[in-house]
Amino acid sequence: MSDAYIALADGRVLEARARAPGRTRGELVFTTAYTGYEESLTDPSYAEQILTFSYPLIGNYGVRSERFESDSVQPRAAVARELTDDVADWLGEEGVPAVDHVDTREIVTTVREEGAMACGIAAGPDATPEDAVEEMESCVPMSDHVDIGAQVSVAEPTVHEGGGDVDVAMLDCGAKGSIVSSLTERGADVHVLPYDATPEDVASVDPDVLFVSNGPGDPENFVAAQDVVDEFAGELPLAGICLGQQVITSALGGSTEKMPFGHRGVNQPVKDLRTDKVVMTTQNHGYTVDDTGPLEVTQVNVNDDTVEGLDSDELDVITRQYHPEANPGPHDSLGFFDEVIDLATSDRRIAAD
Ligand SMILES: NC(=O)CC[C@H](N)C(=O)O
Repeated sequence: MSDAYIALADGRVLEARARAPGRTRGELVFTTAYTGYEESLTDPSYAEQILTFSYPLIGNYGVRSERFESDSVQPRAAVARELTDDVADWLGEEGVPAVDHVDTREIVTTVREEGAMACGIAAGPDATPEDAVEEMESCVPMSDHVDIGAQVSVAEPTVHEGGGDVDVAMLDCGAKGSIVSSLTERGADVHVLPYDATPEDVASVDPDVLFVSNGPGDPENFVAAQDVVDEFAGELPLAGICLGQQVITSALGGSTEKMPFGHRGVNQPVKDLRTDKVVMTTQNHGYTVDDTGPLEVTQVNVNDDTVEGLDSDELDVITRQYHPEANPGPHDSLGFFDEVIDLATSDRRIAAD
């Protein structure tokens, strides 16, 4: 007999096995990543989502906090074909519902065909299908989480020292830890500022570059970050990853749109239009840039031609939609962080004019 239920917005209720008990709701998405479950489960960009792993066995190399991208589990629930005890125990300790013994192929094909959708989960000895449906019905669209930044950002500014060669002001919209460490490893001091920092907060750290981090939800809800970008555009070099690319583009006059089911995985092919070279990238996004404003498209997704990289020589901007920090994932694009450091220190830097 089942002790867990997954209710989908299209009316279906799937039976499952409870691995960590609880009731919850969120936007149902899937990742095709076959490694990196610790990194994915601690990636703040998954806030308010229910994460389905299409790879059938999750947890086969244990759980180690060194691999965490933040201090807590970020999706509202985890769904897999089979979760090991290590992962199930961890999620249980964190109070995050987890279910397995599900046909995840059905979930993936449903989300691919019908799009990311509202989902409710009820797991544990007393769980009923009606509980799951009730959860699903109280799920709000992602774009209605207008203050999602507050759930994932630092409350106070913090500094991560990397040698002081460069000062990076990072708007923390839900930053992964390895984005910060990729910069400190290259000699930067990273001043992590709350997602709603003011232009004065940014100016007070006297940065060489303004960096907008990854983060959950709809980039149009990160109004304060867009205002800061608008304020410093043309005065400071700008860099961003994922939500950072989206926020910077919107602030400069472009726009974003929601994709049907997004890109989540560790083998998304990206082509650099300047070199014709294709690299494998890690991705986790449900929105994409549709109007690039003043920015030039330098990289595109080989599968669907969506924008993966934007630059502007004139405004000193460099952004990526994918995750060059590669935690998890292939290291093909780590050079992005060298480019950010170069941008911050180069002679053509606008602030040095
Ligand atoms: N990883 C991210 O920064 C995700 C960005 C944004 N929340 C999206 O889903 O598109």
